[in-house]
Amino acid sequence: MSNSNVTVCVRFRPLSHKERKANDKVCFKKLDSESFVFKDERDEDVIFSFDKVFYDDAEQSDVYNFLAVPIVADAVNGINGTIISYGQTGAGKTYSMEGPSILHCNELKTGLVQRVVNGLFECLRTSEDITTWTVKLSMVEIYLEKVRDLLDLSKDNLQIKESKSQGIFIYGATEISIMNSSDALERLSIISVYWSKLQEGIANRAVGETRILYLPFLNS
Ligand SMILES: Nc1ncnc2c1ncn2[C@@H]1O[C@H](COP(=O)(O)OP(=O)(O)OP(=O)(O)O)[C@@H](O)[C@H]1O
Repeated sequence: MSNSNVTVCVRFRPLSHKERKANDKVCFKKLDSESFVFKDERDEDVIFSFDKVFYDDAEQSDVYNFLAVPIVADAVNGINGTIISYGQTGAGKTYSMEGPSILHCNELKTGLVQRVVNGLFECLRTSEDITTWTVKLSMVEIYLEKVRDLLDLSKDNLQIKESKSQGIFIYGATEISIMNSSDALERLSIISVYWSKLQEGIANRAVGETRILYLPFLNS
């Protein structure tokens, strides 16, 4: 992996049933775990290289382990992190982030969002250095050029601001706060509150093409 603060990966999804039926072909050839060959419009081979290429047999856990585990570990140590999924419609962004369904999903197919939430609380639980912490969740969506609060639909035009202490932030976005707890059972119920809020926010997404931001903040 490069020494850059930014890690860029590509993920190919398997052909869909419809694509297979239409006898669609893939236009790339695997080289290795970091590069593939793509045939351009003149039928010439072009090599593309990334920090990692996930081919269509990659598991959700492979993506989480490579991409997200370092970000979760950094977050617990006070370093900001972001995961962005980008691609044309139908490319597999939602699948990578949420799995086939955020509500009902087997462990193998669980997406990045659920894995990051679990990983974050697990890191906090096992950390020897962190005694007090607060995790805050906000969920917003940019839809028709407006920032909508997915945890309070009455806030449908939030403003993006910048301050010296916080940097860039979304003014007035709802924050669900979860404080540290040493009690294991209490912690489990805290995580389930967090989880139900995440599901509520996802259910509030506008229909159609959307861009969503999950904003878990961590103060420790
Ligand atoms: N890695 C994968 N393995 C199996 N199926 C996948 C994979 N990635 C995507 N799919 C399937 O491909 C289809 C399109 O994926 P998805 O809905 O995630 O695309 P998207 O990029 O979020 O599209 P949009 O921008 O239109 O919301 C879905 O049926 C999804 O289940």
